[in-house]
Amino acid sequence: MTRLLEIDHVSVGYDGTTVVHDVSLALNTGVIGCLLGPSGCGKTTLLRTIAGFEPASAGRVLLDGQVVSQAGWTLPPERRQVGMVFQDFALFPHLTVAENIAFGIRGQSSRARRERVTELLRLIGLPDYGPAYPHALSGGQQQRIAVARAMAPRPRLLLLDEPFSNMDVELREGLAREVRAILKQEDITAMLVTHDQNEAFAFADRIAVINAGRVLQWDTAYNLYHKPIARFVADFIGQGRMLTGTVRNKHEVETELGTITGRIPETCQPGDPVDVLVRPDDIQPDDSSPIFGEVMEKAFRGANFLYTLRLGSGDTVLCLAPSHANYALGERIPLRLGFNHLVIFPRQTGPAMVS
Ligand SMILES: Nc1ncnc2c1ncn2[C@@H]1O[C@H](COP(=O)(O)OP(=O)(O)OP(=O)(O)O)[C@@H](O)[C@H]1O
Repeated sequence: MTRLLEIDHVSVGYDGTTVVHDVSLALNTGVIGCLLGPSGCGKTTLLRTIAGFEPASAGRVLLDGQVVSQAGWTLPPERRQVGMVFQDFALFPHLTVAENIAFGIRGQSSRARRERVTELLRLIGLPDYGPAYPHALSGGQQQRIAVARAMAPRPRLLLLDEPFSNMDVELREGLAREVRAILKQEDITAMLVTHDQNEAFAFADRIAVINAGRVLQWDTAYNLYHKPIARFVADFIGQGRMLTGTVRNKHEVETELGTITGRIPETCQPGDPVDVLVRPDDIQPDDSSPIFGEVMEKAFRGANFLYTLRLGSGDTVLCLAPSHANYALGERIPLRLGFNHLVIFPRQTGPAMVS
């Protein structure tokens, strides 16, 4: 695998205000990346910088080892061989589906265009829709056509800016998975922008969690969930609560749910107060346990229950229990802590809550 995109200490600003700070990350050929973060964190600005629509105020963007942006110089978007897919599809309503897809390859022979359109229609699962007009298609079908149109010229990189956010929530994840499969079949390298972590998890191989213009972690979905390296990442990804703990030694933290074993950061000393990240799937009801939590809230989700439980100290934890484990509000549940990874952060004053 070769390195296709390299973002090297890039900063970007508007009118002298920096909104993307010193970002470095790289994408190998065929890998799908994602810029994930809350509204206003700078993800669209970074994507537009990769596309060549915004200039970098510091650092460099490289495509295939070639500098395409650096302070004071920007290769125009049309010379980057980069495709874009937007939130609003931007299909031409007066052109048929086939004509829309062929739009980006106008310079090719009519036979080559026809073959590429046929190939892409098959790839997106709409082989018979060439003569149809966009208005006759569903939102999901239109978005797949927008992806096919962007893929037609075989861009070296495909950039997707919130492409699923106009869809119903229940369709989004499925469409993200479908489009991912389409890109993987053609070995396309892509970068998605989204604020929706389910979409990011369904779509991307690697995800950059961004806050206030800085990339806090560039990692797999699994590691972001199980091994967040920053408190913001722990808060933003998945659900959970921070449990009060005290470092006992290099391997153990004492909490009211018992002693937890794992790797303690070098910076933590015995006796230090810490917050321990506890995910809902780390806590299981266990009749043999002497530790109890009181049910404060419960949400039935079909396959399971999500309980919010108050411990003796007043700290709360979430507990994902099987769907037959039906406890009443106010009931005291015996609990067991079953950890895979110990994630701790130096104690922070104020509410220790994760989404
Ligand atoms: N053209 C512009 N001129 C001035 N400021 C801008 C411009 N575009 C974006 N900004 C500001 O830059 C910051 C980052 O915006 P950006 O659109 O990159 O964030 P985002 O993470 O994509 O947010 P959203 O998910 O809401 O689109 C915000 O404070 C925004 O107000």
